Amino acid sequence: MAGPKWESLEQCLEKHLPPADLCVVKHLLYGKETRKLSLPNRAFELASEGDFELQGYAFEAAKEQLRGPRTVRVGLVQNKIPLPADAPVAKQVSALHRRIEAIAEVAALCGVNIICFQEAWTMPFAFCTREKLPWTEFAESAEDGPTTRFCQKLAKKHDMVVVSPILERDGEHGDVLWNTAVVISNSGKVLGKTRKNHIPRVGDFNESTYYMEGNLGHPVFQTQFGRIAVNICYGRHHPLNWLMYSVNGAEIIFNPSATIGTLSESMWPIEARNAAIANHCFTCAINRVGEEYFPNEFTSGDGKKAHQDFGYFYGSSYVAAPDSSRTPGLSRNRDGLLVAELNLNLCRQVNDVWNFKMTGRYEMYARELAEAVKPNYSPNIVKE
Ligand SMILES: NC(=O)NCCC(=O)O
Repeated sequence: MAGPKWESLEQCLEKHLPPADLCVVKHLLYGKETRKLSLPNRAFELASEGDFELQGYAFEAAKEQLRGPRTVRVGLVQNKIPLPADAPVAKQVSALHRRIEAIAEVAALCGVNIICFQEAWTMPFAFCTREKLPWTEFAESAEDGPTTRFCQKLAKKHDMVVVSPILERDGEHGDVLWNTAVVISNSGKVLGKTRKNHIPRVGDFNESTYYMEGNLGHPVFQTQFGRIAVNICYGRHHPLNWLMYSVNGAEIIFNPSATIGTLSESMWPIEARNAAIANHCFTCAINRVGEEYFPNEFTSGDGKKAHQDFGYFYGSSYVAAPDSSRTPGLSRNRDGLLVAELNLNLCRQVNDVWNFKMTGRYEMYARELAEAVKPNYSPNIVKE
């Protein structure tokens, strides 16, 4: 596994490959090259002062006669926790608000229309500990908690849709916890929320102590800038989860995540990219950065010695398009903002060429799956 110091696959390729090979390798790994976006100098200055990376790319679509280009700029934010995990809860939340406020300011300068933060962005990823206090104190109301109110201000100030993945406490319904993304319109109104549909039980990622699988299905949010959905972290391993957002009309699916190198880094470049291809949509994969240490040791029933850290969150956030192209990833070890300009017309254009929706045979799968989930189902295995 690459260590934290290893910057990125892109940097490594650029350093070691001769230009002609680099061109072919990049085409194979990233598809058609994405154009570099010209972003304001002031944005780069602020990013450098704030010690975070800023990259910008544009995905093109063919010109159409009847539809104008439907361009939207998305901003993906990846970050470390600025304070140690054992700092007081309120101080941590406030430090994260300040950090994100500064990055959102730069996103606004870059013309971002929709910004998405990483999974459970207001807290350390403490679910590995299986302890309740103080971690459950990071939970907030999705409708009017302090973080939602903070994001509403951001949304209004910058005329930006904000996707804010938090640990939710649903005070109206038994005070239970959920892993939730709140979608705030650029008007500042809460458009709605969506919940993590698949809860991991793998190694230290055992979140089932805290919340159940989401019960809100696969909502798609109609925003002024396009139809968006949020497939939270572990849901990216489930192709049917992506599919259902697409069936409901999503043009952009965000995948706010928290995942570590030893577990998933070889899957990371493939899964969201494949989902963009299979569903004729854009996908935005976002991962947190750095190491997080917890006050008490924990084990996770996987034979590892008791430990206090999770491993290395490797960043590498990227955007993938329906035509199999993708942006380079952000750094593996720095906070960053990735700005991508998408022309949503590309979704239908690729659909018309590859016809995955038309050739999908959903009715056949629906029928067969309806049978397969019955307890007395016999798998259709043909034997001699
Ligand atoms: N946050 C989360 O669901 N992580 C699970 C591990 C992974 O999906 O790579």
